[in-house]
Amino acid sequence: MRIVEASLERLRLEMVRPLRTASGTYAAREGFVVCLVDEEGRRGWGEAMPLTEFGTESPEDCERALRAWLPELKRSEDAALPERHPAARHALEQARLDLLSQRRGVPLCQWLSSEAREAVHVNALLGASAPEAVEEEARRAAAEGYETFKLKVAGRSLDEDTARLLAVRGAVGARGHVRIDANGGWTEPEASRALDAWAGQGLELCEQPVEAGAFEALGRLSARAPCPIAADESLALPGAAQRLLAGPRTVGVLVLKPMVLGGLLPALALAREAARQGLEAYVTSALDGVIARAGAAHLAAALPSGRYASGLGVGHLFRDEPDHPFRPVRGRIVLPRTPGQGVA
Ligand SMILES: O=C(O)CCC(=O)C1=CC=C[C@@H](O)[C@@H]1C(=O)O
Ligand SMILES: [Mg+2]
Repeated sequence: MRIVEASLERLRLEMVRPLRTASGTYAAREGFVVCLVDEEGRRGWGEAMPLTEFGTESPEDCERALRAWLPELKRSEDAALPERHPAARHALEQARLDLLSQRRGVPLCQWLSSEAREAVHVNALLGASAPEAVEEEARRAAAEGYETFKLKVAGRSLDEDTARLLAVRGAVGARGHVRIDANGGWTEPEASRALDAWAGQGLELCEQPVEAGAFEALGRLSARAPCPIAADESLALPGAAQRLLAGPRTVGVLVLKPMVLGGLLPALALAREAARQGLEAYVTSALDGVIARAGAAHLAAALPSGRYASGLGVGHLFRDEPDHPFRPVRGRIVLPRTPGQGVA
């Protein structure tokens, strides 16, 4: 099947308020939307939302790669995709998978796996700083039906984070699944102190307690932590998947950001290898737009395990978030059953 049109548009997402994390503060997001039209008039949509702090290419390099590759796809739909530009590769692959699943007449998640689940659980992202504010965020999310809550930690004193964590636990009760994300902001001693101090808090898991390349420290923390350790930023490093999957057990969970991993298929392949090695995996957004989150939701439904909620509850962070079928309802995204991704 031929691609008869290949278009590229800028996408800028203004955030309602800057999102502060231990690895930086996000005030806006800059990316691109790709649309591929085939000779039977189907439209395949893809999004590139670079996350340079996590190791993707810059928006400028992403745009250059997309403008170079779109004509290639018009020459051949099966053209090889850029290997050194993960965000650009994500957009081109996503648009192509949208077309392929439409032609097959199945939702993208079913195209990815015949055992795909119909819905995915989503965690609420708690970004506020003050304990009272994060308690209110958690209370509101619990009232909306969320069962999993993700709290950004590190980058502030242990006492401040402890007050925030206790406020969240107080708001969601003992049954709430509370996960923390340090974004690599602790040293190994700081991570040990925090995880020891919070041993009684029933943490679901801890994302990236120490810097991305500190694989040995991750392994030592995993051996003594009161909860599973999840690798997020580490996965962007060359050879990281091999190191985390083939080497001595370092973490128990992989955080899959399709935007950082270069697409839905590389992320799915990593999840399947992780499952073979006894590791869990879940999908999170790269603080991206609706199209990227749609693809990520289909991927989450197709993962071998749905044990952990996906980090796809970020729409409220953006000023002009449109209404769309991938907005979580009562903490879940029910995948559209239409062929393809289901984004218009
Ligand atoms: O996981 C979520 O709930 C939302 C996504 C999210 O937290 C992140 C997206 C992109 C960069 C980071 O700040 C952060 C993460 O580290 O997981
Ligand atoms: Mg993370």
